[in-house]
Amino acid sequence: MIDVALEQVSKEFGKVKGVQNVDIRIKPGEFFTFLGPSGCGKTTTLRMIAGFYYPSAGRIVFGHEDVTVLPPNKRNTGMVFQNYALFPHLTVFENVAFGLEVRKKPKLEIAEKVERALRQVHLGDFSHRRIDQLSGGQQQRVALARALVIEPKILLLDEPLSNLDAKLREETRLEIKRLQIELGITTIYVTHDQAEAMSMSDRIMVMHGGVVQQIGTPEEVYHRPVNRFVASFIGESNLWEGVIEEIHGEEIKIRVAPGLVLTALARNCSPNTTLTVGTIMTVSIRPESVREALPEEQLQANAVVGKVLISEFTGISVNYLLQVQALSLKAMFVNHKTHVLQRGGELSIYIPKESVYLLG
Ligand SMILES: Nc1ncnc2c1ncn2[C@@H]1O[C@H](COP(=O)(O)OP(=O)(O)OP(=O)(O)O)[C@@H](O)[C@H]1O
Repeated sequence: MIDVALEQVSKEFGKVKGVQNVDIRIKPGEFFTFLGPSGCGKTTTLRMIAGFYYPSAGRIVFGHEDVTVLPPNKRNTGMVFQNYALFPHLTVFENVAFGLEVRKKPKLEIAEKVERALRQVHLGDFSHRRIDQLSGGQQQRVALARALVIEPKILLLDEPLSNLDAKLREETRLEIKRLQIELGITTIYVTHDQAEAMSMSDRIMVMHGGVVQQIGTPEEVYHRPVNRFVASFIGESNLWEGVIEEIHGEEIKIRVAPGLVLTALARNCSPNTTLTVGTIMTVSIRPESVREALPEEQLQANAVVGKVLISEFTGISVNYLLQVQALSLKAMFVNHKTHVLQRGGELSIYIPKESVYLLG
């Protein structure tokens, strides 16, 4: 197991700043994900780790070895691409064996290693099939076997699931995670899909416009986003503007509409934020933290009446888009027992003050 460090790494393409000052230390055996929308610089960062691009500035270090300008074939990384990049007319065996043949390994060793890699991805019986006779999910597993067969120190995956349908994507992400834990291999994963990132990663680096926004565990980036971008990109969030009206010790009163003042707790705010009366903040409320108010809760802080604009029953939950005064509020109720309200219905809700998060 090996660690990977990026020290103040930047990449410019002419005038375009692809990636700026990425500074991370990925731990040995860690599953680390680069997450962000299209164009945020995640693929560029991965390509610099693989050696397909060299940084314009900064250093890349694997263990104790500076690999910043080492060619890809000298880095001992295995890579899986979005489009798999397999040879369609060759068999599964030939595709997986390719990297070992290039390295001029003996035939017997190649056969053994290919068989093992195919067993690892549960394709032991498919070695003689041609790639164009496989399903998308099976092709994806061949690509994974081909990356693993060279016994890389680091596994790099660039949107490996984006060509699969939703159900297969979910199954395959569990498969990749299982294999990664089994092999204990340091893994760097690129995706724009926050659910994928949340479910698979030990830590996530959220990127936007070539700049790292936050690095943290799934829980940290979800519950303690550092800014509005992270709060809106990870999971769903209601984001309201508000102005701080009062501060009483730990309790903050923030006005979000002419007739609505919410209570929040000072500890639930983004880092390096100064809370002062008169400051405009963004208030973030997760839909699942909204509660139906019991009769005795209807007069307490953060209790409001919402009018149903849209209701949606998903089986697991009932989701409402509510109108609260002039604001709209997404609310999600899991294990909902009572009947689902339709458009125009009124619902007493309350937002626990612990669930009101302030972004500076
Ligand atoms: N070879 C290149 N030449 C010029 N500009 C590039 C090149 N590769 C990437 N860029 C630019 O660098 C920025 C980051 O691109 P990158 O491909 O890393 O983003 P990404 O987050 O991986 O996006 P996607 O999910 O669409 O692949 C973008 O503005 C992109 O246009």
